[in-house]
Amino acid sequence: MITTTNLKKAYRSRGRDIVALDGVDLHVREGEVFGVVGRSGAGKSTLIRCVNLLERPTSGTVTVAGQDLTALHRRGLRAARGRIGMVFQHFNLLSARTVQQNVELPLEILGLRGAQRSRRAGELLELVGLADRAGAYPAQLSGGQKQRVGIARALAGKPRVLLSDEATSALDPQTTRSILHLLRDLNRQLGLTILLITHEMDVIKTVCDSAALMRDGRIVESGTVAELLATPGSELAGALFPIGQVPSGAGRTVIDLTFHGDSTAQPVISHLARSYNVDVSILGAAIETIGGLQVGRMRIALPGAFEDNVVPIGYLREQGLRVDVAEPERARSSVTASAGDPAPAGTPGGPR
Ligand SMILES: Nc1ncnc2c1ncn2[C@@H]1O[C@H](COP(=O)(O)OP(=O)(O)OP(=O)(O)O)[C@@H](O)[C@H]1O
Repeated sequence: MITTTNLKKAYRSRGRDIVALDGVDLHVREGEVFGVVGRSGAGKSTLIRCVNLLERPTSGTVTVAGQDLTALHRRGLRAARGRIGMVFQHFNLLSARTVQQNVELPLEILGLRGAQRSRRAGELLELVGLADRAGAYPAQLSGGQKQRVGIARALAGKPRVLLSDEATSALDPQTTRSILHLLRDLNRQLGLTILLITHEMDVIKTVCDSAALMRDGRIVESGTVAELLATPGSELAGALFPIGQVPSGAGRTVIDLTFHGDSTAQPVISHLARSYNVDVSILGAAIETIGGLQVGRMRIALPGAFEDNVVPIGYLREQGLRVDVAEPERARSSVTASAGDPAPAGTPGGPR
């Protein structure tokens, strides 16, 4: 639904070029919620502004719903932009207009007449749960309500794509959750494709099907949450589901398990303990239920050396889990013990 190809953007500032985007290849599938995370200055805002050509990229292409926006000129671009909604961190509402009038503004620009415009704005306010505040002014609304108005306004042109630029960053955690649920509902009800940028991992965890990590104007990791979890050493998976440092200690085997939604954590662990008569210690877990499926990571310890635990480890693998045998001395990244992988250094014989 949204594809960028080798997208570059350089700004000229004080006689030098600042490279904000350095060849971004992004692919957002139709109907998904896609989150882009990264530190301040990574290029997230520039990316989202290039997707609807609020910023013209220096080079590269942007295709939305099959249309190459970079090839369009003024009128064509204006029409194409009408099919892309955008919500902003600071809402960007007009303070002298009521809620209803704010939502009507893009409808005016689209050429809808009085009664039709008013009816459509009413429907949009209903959709975001604000029908009863139509006559209020922005100053009389809470932050969450203002963002609902911003979302209603963004949906005025019946867009197939919604871009969200840190839409929840100015909101408290509870309001953030309610806005994220609203975005998820709209995604499902309307089949809306959503591209959002955020610096909060919780936002990704709560609503996103897929995510990308940006650094220095590039996408360094990208995929569905399940794909990221299945990627050895994925920084995003580690940040989304943090389970901390590998504790040191001899006489036990520390194992990281990754759940992709194919099996549920609790029965697997209790079955392991019962069937193999082994004391399983849970050292940490970051498991979420997303779309009714359990995904995340869990760190467990089994008594004894790796060689003593070959059979239980085999059982865990048979359950379709990703199984990494962690090395305490290499705390940051656990070592993959998937079949076919080379034996990790320092593990006699290597896990198999
Ligand atoms: N209009 C501009 N003129 C010059 N440099 C700019 C401009 N806009 C962005 N930049 C620079 O481009 C780089 C990327 O900025 P961008 O705002 O896209 O990052 P970001 O990841 O969205 O950061 P933040 O989360 O702080 O908004 C930064 O080095 C920034 O200073």
